[in-house]
Amino acid sequence: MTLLDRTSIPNAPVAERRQRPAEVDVWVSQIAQLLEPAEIRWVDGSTRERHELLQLLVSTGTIEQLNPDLRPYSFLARSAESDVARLESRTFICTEHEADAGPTNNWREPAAMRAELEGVMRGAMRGRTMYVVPFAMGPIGSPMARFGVQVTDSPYVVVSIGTMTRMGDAALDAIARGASWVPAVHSVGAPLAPGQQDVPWPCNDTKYIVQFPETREIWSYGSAYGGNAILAKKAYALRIASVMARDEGWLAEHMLLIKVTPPSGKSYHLAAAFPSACGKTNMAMMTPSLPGWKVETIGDDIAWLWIGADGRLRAINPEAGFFGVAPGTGMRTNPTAVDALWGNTIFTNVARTDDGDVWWEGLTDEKPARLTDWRGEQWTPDSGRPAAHPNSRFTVSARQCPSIAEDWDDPEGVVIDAIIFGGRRASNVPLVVEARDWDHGVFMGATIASEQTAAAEGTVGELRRDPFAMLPFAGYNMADYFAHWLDFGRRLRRSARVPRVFQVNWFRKGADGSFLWPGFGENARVLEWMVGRLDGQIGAVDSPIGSLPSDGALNVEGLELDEAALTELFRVDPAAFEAEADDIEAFFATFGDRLPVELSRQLTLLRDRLAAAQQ
Ligand SMILES: Nc1nc2c(ncn2[C@@H]2O[C@H](COP(=O)(O)OP(=O)(O)OP(=O)(O)O)[C@@H](O)[C@H]2O)c(=O)[nH]1
Ligand SMILES: O=C([O-])CC(=O)C(=O)O
Ligand SMILES: [Mn+2]
Repeated sequence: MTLLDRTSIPNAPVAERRQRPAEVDVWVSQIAQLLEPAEIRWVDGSTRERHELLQLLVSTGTIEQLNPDLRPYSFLARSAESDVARLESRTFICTEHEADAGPTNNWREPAAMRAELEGVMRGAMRGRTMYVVPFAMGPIGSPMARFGVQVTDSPYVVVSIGTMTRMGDAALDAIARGASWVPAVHSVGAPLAPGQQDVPWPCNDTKYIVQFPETREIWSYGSAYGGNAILAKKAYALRIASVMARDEGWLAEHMLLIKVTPPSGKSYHLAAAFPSACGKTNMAMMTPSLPGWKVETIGDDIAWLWIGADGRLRAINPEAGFFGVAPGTGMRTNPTAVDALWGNTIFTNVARTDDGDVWWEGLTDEKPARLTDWRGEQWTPDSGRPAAHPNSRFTVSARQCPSIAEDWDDPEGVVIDAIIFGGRRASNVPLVVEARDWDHGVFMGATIASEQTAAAEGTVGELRRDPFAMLPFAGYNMADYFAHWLDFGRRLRRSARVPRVFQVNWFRKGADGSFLWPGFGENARVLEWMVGRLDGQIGAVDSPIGSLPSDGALNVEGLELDEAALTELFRVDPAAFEAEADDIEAFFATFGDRLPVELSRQLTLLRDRLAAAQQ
C-alpha cells in the first residue's frame, strides 16, 4: 500500500455509488485531511463486503477462522492484552460548563479536548484504509430511529458494527433523504509507515473515548475493544442519545427488553437496567424454569423509551445484535445464547480448543484437558489462570437468537408494563422489592449500588453507586437525569397507566460466600411474582425499603432452598440500611443543589421508615 500525501487524499479513489449525502461527503473529506488515510472506502453493508472484510482480517491475523464443521462461519479474535474492556478513566464528556457533565463524569473543556484530539488524530490513519460506516439505531422507518456515520481504520470494528446495527446503504439513504446524523471518528491510533509490518491487533497505549453532547459528536482513539470502538453502542445509543432524550422528552437507557408470557397467555413487556456484566443478556434470553412460562427477547443491553400517542410507555431496542459476556454462558445457565452462537459469530478473547472450537469458563462443567488461552498460550486446568478473559465476548446477530420475539423490531416499539433495576450485591439488598410508586422507583434507580465487574477497568468486587446502571453512560449531569425521570413520571401519570417499578438482586451471598439464589431460569419465579403484582393478584408486605413478597407469595416449589437461605434472601437489616442511607446522602451531596428535592424527600422517608421499624 502506498502512502498518499495529504493533498491527494480528497481525490483518493472511492467506489462509485448512488446518492451520497453532500454533508457526509464534505465531513469525510475534512476528517480524511486530518487522519491522512491511504484509502477511503464507503461501507455498503452487503454480505459480500462482510465476507471480504472477514477474509482480510484472517489474512492480517486479527481473527482466525474456527473449525467450520463445529462452528460454521465463525471467528476468534485475540485482542492486545491492554485492550480488553471499556476504559472509564479515559471516557470524557465535553460540555462548555463542567456542571453540565456533572460530578459522575470525566469532564474536559471542549476546545482544550479538541486541541488534544487533533494532536493525536493527525496522521493517525497513515498507511491504513478509512472505512466510512453509515448506520441506523432502531428500525429504519421507526419514529425513534436515529442515524450516524462512523469512520474507522479497523475492519474488525466495521464487521462488529455490521452485526450490532443496521449498517450501510439503507442508513445512508435515510440520511440522504434528510435524517440528521451523528458523526463519530474512530482510529486505533497505529499509523503504518511505508513497508511497515502490521500487528494482529493494532491499538495505542494512549486512549480516548470522547463525547461532545452539545454538538452531538463522538471521537475515539487508541482502542478497538467493543464499548470503546463500536461507537453506535455505548457512546451514541447511551451517552449522546441520553442528551437527545433529555432535550426531546424521551429516555435512552442501559436496559434489556423482554416479553413475558405466563400460562394464562396474556403477555407483558418488561425493561430492566443492570450494570455491565450483571445479568442483562442472561435475563433477556431466560429459559424459565416454570412450566408454561415463556420469555422472549427484544433487546439485551440498550432500550429507547418514549410516551406513545396512546400515552403508554413504549420502547425499542436500537441495536441489531448482541455483544455478550462469554464466561458463565453455558447450557445450564443460558442455553438460548449457546444455541444462538452455533455459527456466524465473532468471539473475542475466549479460549480455543485443539479441534478449532471455542471454550470459556462455564461453557461446560468439565474443563477441556488442553486449550489455547485468550492470549494464545498453551493452557491446562492446572495453569491456575482463566482460559478465557473474564470480559471475553461474543458478537452475534439478534435474528440468530432462538428466543427473539416476533415484534422485536416493531417500529412502534412495545408497551412497557414494568421497569426493573438491579445490581450485584453480596449483602443487604433482597431478591426482589417493589417500589411504592414511580417517584420511589426513581429513588431506587438513583441509588443502585453494584460490585464492579470485569466489563471496565478497576477493582473487580468494589462496591460503587451506579445510578440506573448508567454511571459510565449518562451524557449529562446525573442530577438532571434524575429530574428527567421524575418529570417523565409526571407526564405518564397525566395520560395513562404508570408502569410499576421493581428492584432485584440475583447475587446475594450466604456466609460461605456462595450465591443464595440459583438465578438464571429460576429468576422466572421472581417474574411470576411481578406479573402477579401487575395483575393485583398476589400478596406483598410492606418493608422500610418497599414491598416484599408476602409469606408464600414467591413460588419456591421444587427448589432446593432451605428456610434459612430464603429468610436471608429477603432479610432487610435496618441498621445496614441506616448505613446505606448515610452513603446515599453522601452520594446525593455530590450533586449539590442540582439534586431534585424529591430525591432528598425520598431519603428522609426511607430514614423515617427505618426508624419506625427499629422501635
Ligand atoms: N449467579 C448468577 N449469575 C448470573 C445471573 N445472571 C447472569 N449471571 C452471570 O453474570 C455475568 C454477566 O451476565 P450478563 O447477562 O452477560 O450481563 P450483562 O448485564 O448483559 O453484561 P454487559 O453485556 O456487560 O452489559 C455472567 O457471567 C453470567 O453468567 C444470575 O441470575 N445469577
Ligand atoms: O460496551 C461494552 O464494551 C460491553 C458492554 O456491553 C458493557 O460494558 O456494558
Ligand atoms: Mn450483555
